[in-house]
Amino acid sequence: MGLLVDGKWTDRWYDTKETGGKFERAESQWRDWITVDGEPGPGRSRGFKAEPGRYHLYVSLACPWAHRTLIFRVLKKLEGVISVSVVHHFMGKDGWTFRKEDGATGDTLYGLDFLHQIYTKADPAYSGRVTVPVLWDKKSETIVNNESSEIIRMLNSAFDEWGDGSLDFYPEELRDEIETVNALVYPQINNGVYRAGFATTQKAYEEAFAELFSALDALEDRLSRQRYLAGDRITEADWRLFTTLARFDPVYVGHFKCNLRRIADYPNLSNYLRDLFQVPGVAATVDMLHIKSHYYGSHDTINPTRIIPVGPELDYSAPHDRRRFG
Ligand SMILES: N[C@@H](CCC(=O)N[C@@H](CS)C(=O)NCC(=O)O)C(=O)O
Repeated sequence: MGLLVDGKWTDRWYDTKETGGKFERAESQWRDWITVDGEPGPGRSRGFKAEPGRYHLYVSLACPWAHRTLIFRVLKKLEGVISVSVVHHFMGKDGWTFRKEDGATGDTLYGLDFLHQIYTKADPAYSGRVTVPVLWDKKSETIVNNESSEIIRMLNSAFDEWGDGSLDFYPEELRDEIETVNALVYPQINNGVYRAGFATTQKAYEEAFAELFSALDALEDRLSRQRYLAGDRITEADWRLFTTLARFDPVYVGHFKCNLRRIADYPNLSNYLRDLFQVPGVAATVDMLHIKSHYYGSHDTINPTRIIPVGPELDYSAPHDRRRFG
């Protein structure tokens, strides 16, 4: 685990000393937009035009943030439009690597060894974390964006000429509701599990833990009344929650000590998780080998033996009861 400082790779774990043991996620730094007409996104100067074959995603199958982008790519039928490289699941002193093993593809564009070389290819003086997902422009050989919440918005609408334009996960009329849900799910659940797991004081851990389970309880209640988070259709809010839920029982309960309840103990959340998993195309994006190997294998401050638990037994393909909402 490390980061780039003025373009130089430096092996360093997250610093929680300054923040009273709290894990604070750094803001993603590449924030440009791909648009239908190639005009820059709001407040941006660089424009990127949607074109088939021009863009590439660097992802980890372990990472919940990258997983969102893979789900959008599949559901929007963009597999032939946007290419993908999958990093190896182990993130050690070199950060994410392109070791080709266990289904990792290597760097299919340049044959590089490390993801940090992609960041310095885009900016030789870059300082910051080297994270997935990365949305790469093959034409100008640069990073367009490395913030998953923005990448999924682009995949949702910019490539409709070549993908499935009939599917909209961010419909105008549900945007307020989606934003309201996201404002709970991101800090308390998606990032909440990391805030619990990477905390280095009891207090910081307990704060994150309490917020996490109060948010899960609230969603359990919401999902007792409606099939999906924003009502009767699947939206972005559901896919953003899904990638955390799918990792919860196999990883976050044990590895990140999020163990008040399992998702399996919540009747609505567990049925809802299976409902989303069974949407055609989604199951193939969930890779338990990468997920479990990455977390248990890479975070040696949390799990120094790197032993990967064998359980729990999981079957996200089992029947669910969500059709009761029609
Ligand atoms: N806000 C970013 C977060 C991405 C992120 O933190 N990804 C993790 C993997 S799950 C990563 O690459 N971490 C490497 C690091 O922090 O050095 C997003 O949503 O895209």
